[in-house]
Amino acid sequence: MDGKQAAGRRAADEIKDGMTIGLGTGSTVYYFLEALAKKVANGFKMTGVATSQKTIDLANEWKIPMHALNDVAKIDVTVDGADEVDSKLNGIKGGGGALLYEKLVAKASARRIWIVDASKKVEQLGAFPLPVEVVPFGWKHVHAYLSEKGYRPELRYAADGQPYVTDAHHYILDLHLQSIANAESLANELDHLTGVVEHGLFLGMTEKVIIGYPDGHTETLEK
Ligand SMILES: O=C[C@H](O)[C@H](O)[C@H](O)COP(=O)(O)O
Repeated sequence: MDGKQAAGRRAADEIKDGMTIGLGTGSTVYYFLEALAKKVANGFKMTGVATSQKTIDLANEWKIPMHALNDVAKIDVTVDGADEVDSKLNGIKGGGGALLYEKLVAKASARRIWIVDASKKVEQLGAFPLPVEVVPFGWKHVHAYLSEKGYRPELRYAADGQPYVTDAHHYILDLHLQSIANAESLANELDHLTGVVEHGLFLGMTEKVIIGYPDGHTETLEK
Protein backbone atom coordinates (compact mmCIF):
# COMPACT_ATOMS: atom_id res chain seq x y z
CA MET A 1 0.00 0.00 0.00
CA ASP A 2 1.14 3.58 -0.57
CA GLY A 3 -0.08 6.81 1.01
CA LYS A 4 -2.45 7.61 -1.85
CA GLN A 5 -4.14 4.24 -1.54
CA ALA A 6 -4.49 4.60 2.24
CA ALA A 7 -6.11 8.05 1.90
CA GLY A 8 -8.40 6.97 -0.94
CA ARG A 9 -9.69 3.94 0.92
CA ARG A 10 -10.20 5.89 4.15
CA ALA A 11 -12.32 8.52 2.31
CA ALA A 12 -14.71 5.80 1.15
CA ASP A 13 -15.67 5.30 4.84
CA GLU A 14 -17.10 8.84 4.84
CA ILE A 15 -19.68 8.05 2.18
CA LYS A 16 -23.21 7.24 3.33
CA ASP A 17 -25.95 5.40 1.46
CA GLY A 18 -28.05 7.68 -0.78
CA MET A 19 -25.48 10.46 -1.12
CA THR A 20 -24.67 12.49 -4.22
CA ILE A 21 -20.87 12.52 -4.35
CA GLY A 22 -18.50 14.76 -6.27
CA LEU A 23 -15.75 12.61 -7.75
CA GLY A 24 -12.38 14.33 -8.12
CA THR A 25 -9.59 13.54 -10.53
CA GLY A 26 -6.15 11.96 -10.28
CA SER A 27 -4.09 9.06 -9.04
CA THR A 28 -5.27 9.36 -5.41
CA VAL A 29 -8.93 9.64 -6.41
CA TYR A 30 -8.38 6.42 -8.40
CA TYR A 31 -8.15 4.50 -5.10
CA PHE A 32 -11.23 6.23 -3.73
CA LEU A 33 -13.20 5.27 -6.87
CA GLU A 34 -11.94 1.70 -6.59
CA ALA A 35 -13.23 1.48 -3.00
CA LEU A 36 -16.51 3.18 -3.97
CA ALA A 37 -17.03 0.74 -6.85
CA LYS A 38 -16.76 -2.17 -4.40
CA LYS A 39 -19.47 -0.60 -2.22
CA VAL A 40 -21.71 -0.09 -5.27
CA ALA A 41 -21.18 -3.70 -6.35
CA ASN A 42 -22.42 -4.71 -2.87
CA GLY A 43 -25.70 -2.78 -3.31
CA PHE A 44 -24.72 0.66 -1.98
CA LYS A 45 -26.90 3.44 -3.48
CA MET A 46 -25.25 6.68 -4.63
CA THR A 47 -24.91 9.12 -7.49
CA GLY A 48 -21.56 10.45 -8.68
CA VAL A 49 -20.76 13.79 -10.32
CA ALA A 50 -17.42 13.72 -12.11
CA THR A 51 -14.82 16.47 -12.43
CA SER A 52 -13.17 15.21 -15.63
CA GLN A 53 -13.58 12.91 -18.60
CA LYS A 54 -10.90 10.63 -17.06
CA THR A 55 -13.06 10.19 -13.98
CA ILE A 56 -16.21 9.62 -16.08
CA ASP A 57 -14.37 6.88 -17.98
CA LEU A 58 -13.22 5.18 -14.76
CA ALA A 59 -16.67 5.48 -13.16
CA ASN A 60 -18.32 3.97 -16.23
CA GLU A 61 -15.81 1.12 -16.31
CA TRP A 62 -16.50 0.41 -12.62
CA LYS A 63 -20.30 0.82 -12.99
CA ILE A 64 -20.57 3.77 -10.60
CA PRO A 65 -23.91 5.55 -11.30
CA MET A 66 -23.29 9.07 -12.64
CA HIS A 67 -25.11 12.34 -13.30
CA ALA A 68 -23.89 15.55 -14.91
CA LEU A 69 -23.41 18.57 -12.60
CA ASN A 70 -26.39 20.30 -14.27
CA ASP A 71 -28.64 17.36 -13.42
CA VAL A 72 -28.19 17.47 -9.64
CA ALA A 73 -29.54 20.14 -7.27
CA LYS A 74 -26.75 19.68 -4.73
CA ILE A 75 -23.75 17.52 -3.94
CA ASP A 76 -23.47 16.13 -0.39
CA VAL A 77 -19.71 15.70 -0.38
CA THR A 78 -16.87 15.88 -2.90
CA VAL A 79 -13.71 13.82 -2.55
CA ASP A 80 -10.75 15.12 -4.52
CA GLY A 81 -6.95 15.10 -4.57
CA ALA A 82 -4.57 18.05 -4.29
CA ASP A 83 -1.04 18.92 -5.36
CA GLU A 84 -0.14 20.90 -2.23
CA VAL A 85 -1.94 21.54 1.07
CA ASP A 86 -0.88 23.93 3.83
CA SER A 87 -1.77 23.86 7.53
CA LYS A 88 -4.76 26.21 6.96
CA LEU A 89 -6.19 23.69 4.45
CA ASN A 90 -5.53 25.94 1.48
CA GLY A 91 -4.16 24.18 -1.57
CA ILE A 92 -2.97 24.05 -5.14
CA LYS A 93 -4.88 21.80 -7.51
CA GLY A 94 -4.86 21.20 -11.25
CA GLY A 95 -1.68 19.18 -11.76
CA GLY A 96 -3.87 16.82 -13.79
CA GLY A 97 -5.52 19.71 -15.65
CA ALA A 98 -8.98 19.32 -14.09
CA LEU A 99 -9.01 22.51 -11.99
CA LEU A 100 -11.96 24.26 -13.64
CA TYR A 101 -14.45 21.42 -13.32
CA GLU A 102 -13.01 20.55 -9.89
CA LYS A 103 -13.68 24.08 -8.64
CA LEU A 104 -17.22 24.09 -10.08
CA VAL A 105 -18.04 20.77 -8.42
CA ALA A 106 -16.38 21.86 -5.15
CA LYS A 107 -18.46 25.04 -5.07
CA ALA A 108 -21.66 23.04 -5.56
CA SER A 109 -20.78 20.75 -2.63
CA ALA A 110 -21.97 20.98 0.97
CA ARG A 111 -18.71 19.37 2.19
CA ARG A 112 -15.30 18.83 0.60
CA ILE A 113 -12.66 16.24 1.50
CA TRP A 114 -9.16 16.15 0.00
CA ILE A 115 -7.14 12.97 -0.09
CA VAL A 116 -3.36 13.22 -0.35
CA ASP A 117 -0.16 11.41 0.54
CA ALA A 118 2.25 13.01 2.99
CA SER A 119 4.42 14.52 0.23
CA LYS A 120 1.65 17.07 -0.48
CA LYS A 121 1.85 18.73 2.97
CA VAL A 122 3.72 22.06 2.76
CA GLU A 123 4.56 25.04 4.99
CA GLN A 124 3.91 27.51 2.17
CA LEU A 125 2.17 26.99 -1.17
CA GLY A 126 4.00 27.52 -4.45
CA ALA A 127 6.79 24.98 -4.95
CA PHE A 128 4.30 23.08 -7.13
CA PRO A 129 3.75 25.08 -10.35
CA LEU A 130 0.41 26.88 -10.13
CA PRO A 131 -1.89 25.93 -13.03
CA VAL A 132 -3.75 28.79 -14.70
CA GLU A 133 -6.40 27.82 -17.27
CA VAL A 134 -6.60 30.32 -20.15
CA VAL A 135 -8.61 30.65 -23.36
CA PRO A 136 -6.48 29.72 -26.40
CA PHE A 137 -7.43 32.98 -28.17
CA GLY A 138 -4.64 35.44 -27.44
CA TRP A 139 -3.00 33.22 -24.80
CA LYS A 140 0.46 34.56 -25.70
CA HIS A 141 -0.59 38.00 -24.46
CA VAL A 142 -1.70 36.57 -21.10
CA HIS A 143 1.62 34.68 -21.00
CA ALA A 144 3.52 37.94 -21.69
CA TYR A 145 1.63 39.76 -18.92
CA LEU A 146 2.32 36.99 -16.41
CA SER A 147 6.01 36.94 -17.46
CA GLU A 148 6.31 40.68 -16.92
CA LYS A 149 4.90 40.21 -13.43
CA GLY A 150 7.72 37.73 -12.75
CA TYR A 151 5.39 34.71 -12.45
CA ARG A 152 7.43 32.55 -14.87
CA PRO A 153 4.50 31.02 -16.83
CA GLU A 154 5.07 27.97 -19.00
CA LEU A 155 2.54 26.62 -21.51
CA ARG A 156 1.69 23.03 -20.62
CA TYR A 157 2.21 20.46 -23.38
CA ALA A 158 0.62 17.05 -23.88
CA ALA A 159 2.59 13.86 -24.58
CA ASP A 160 2.08 14.33 -28.35
CA GLY A 161 4.00 17.63 -28.26
CA GLN A 162 0.88 19.75 -28.79
CA PRO A 163 -0.41 22.22 -26.19
CA TYR A 164 -2.32 20.41 -23.47
CA VAL A 165 -6.08 21.01 -23.92
CA THR A 166 -8.43 20.80 -20.92
CA ASP A 167 -11.85 19.12 -20.95
CA ALA A 168 -13.33 22.60 -21.46
CA HIS A 169 -10.99 23.20 -24.47
CA HIS A 170 -8.63 25.67 -22.82
CA TYR A 171 -4.84 25.82 -22.41
CA ILE A 172 -2.88 25.76 -19.15
CA LEU A 173 -0.05 28.09 -18.14
CA ASP A 174 1.89 26.69 -15.17
CA LEU A 175 3.36 29.46 -13.00
CA HIS A 176 6.78 28.56 -11.57
CA LEU A 177 6.59 30.75 -8.49
CA GLN A 178 8.68 28.68 -6.02
CA SER A 179 6.66 30.13 -3.14
CA ILE A 180 3.48 32.20 -2.79
CA ALA A 181 3.74 34.83 -0.05
CA ASN A 182 0.14 36.07 -0.34
CA ALA A 183 -2.17 33.49 -1.90
CA GLU A 184 -5.34 35.60 -1.43
CA SER A 185 -3.89 38.54 -3.31
CA LEU A 186 -2.56 36.33 -6.15
CA ALA A 187 -5.93 34.54 -6.42
CA ASN A 188 -7.69 37.90 -6.58
CA GLU A 189 -5.34 39.14 -9.31
CA LEU A 190 -5.82 36.00 -11.41
CA ASP A 191 -9.60 36.08 -10.85
CA HIS A 192 -9.68 39.48 -12.55
CA LEU A 193 -7.29 38.85 -15.44
CA THR A 194 -9.00 38.78 -18.86
CA GLY A 195 -8.30 35.53 -20.67
CA VAL A 196 -7.88 33.54 -17.44
CA VAL A 197 -10.75 31.11 -16.98
CA GLU A 198 -9.66 29.67 -13.60
CA HIS A 199 -6.59 29.03 -11.48
CA GLY A 200 -5.47 26.25 -9.19
CA LEU A 201 -5.48 28.17 -5.91
CA PHE A 202 -8.23 26.56 -3.83
CA LEU A 203 -8.49 28.78 -0.75
CA GLY A 204 -10.99 27.94 2.00
CA MET A 205 -12.42 25.23 -0.24
CA THR A 206 -12.11 22.11 1.87
CA GLU A 207 -13.26 21.14 5.34
CA LYS A 208 -11.19 18.00 5.73
CA VAL A 209 -7.89 16.61 4.46
CA ILE A 210 -7.06 12.93 4.80
CA ILE A 211 -3.32 12.27 4.60
CA GLY A 212 -2.27 8.71 3.86
CA TYR A 213 1.04 7.08 4.82
CA PRO A 214 2.87 4.13 3.23
CA ASP A 215 2.25 1.89 6.27
CA GLY A 216 -1.50 2.32 5.62
CA HIS A 217 -2.36 4.68 8.48
CA THR A 218 -4.04 8.03 7.88
CA GLU A 219 -4.08 11.42 9.58
CA THR A 220 -7.03 13.81 9.32
CA LEU A 221 -6.84 17.60 9.35
CA GLU A 222 -10.15 19.40 9.88
CA LYS A 223 -11.38 22.98 10.04
O1 LIG B 1 -6.19 18.32 -11.95
C1 LIG B 1 -5.95 17.43 -11.14
C2 LIG B 1 -6.34 17.45 -9.73
O2 LIG B 1 -6.34 18.70 -9.13
C3 LIG B 1 -5.69 16.39 -8.87
O3 LIG B 1 -6.57 16.16 -7.81
C4 LIG B 1 -4.34 16.77 -8.31
O4 LIG B 1 -3.48 17.09 -9.39
C5 LIG B 1 -3.70 15.64 -7.48
O5 LIG B 1 -3.51 14.53 -8.28
P1 LIG B 1 -2.85 13.19 -7.75
O6 LIG B 1 -3.76 12.61 -6.73
O7 LIG B 1 -2.72 12.34 -8.99
O8 LIG B 1 -1.50 13.54 -7.19
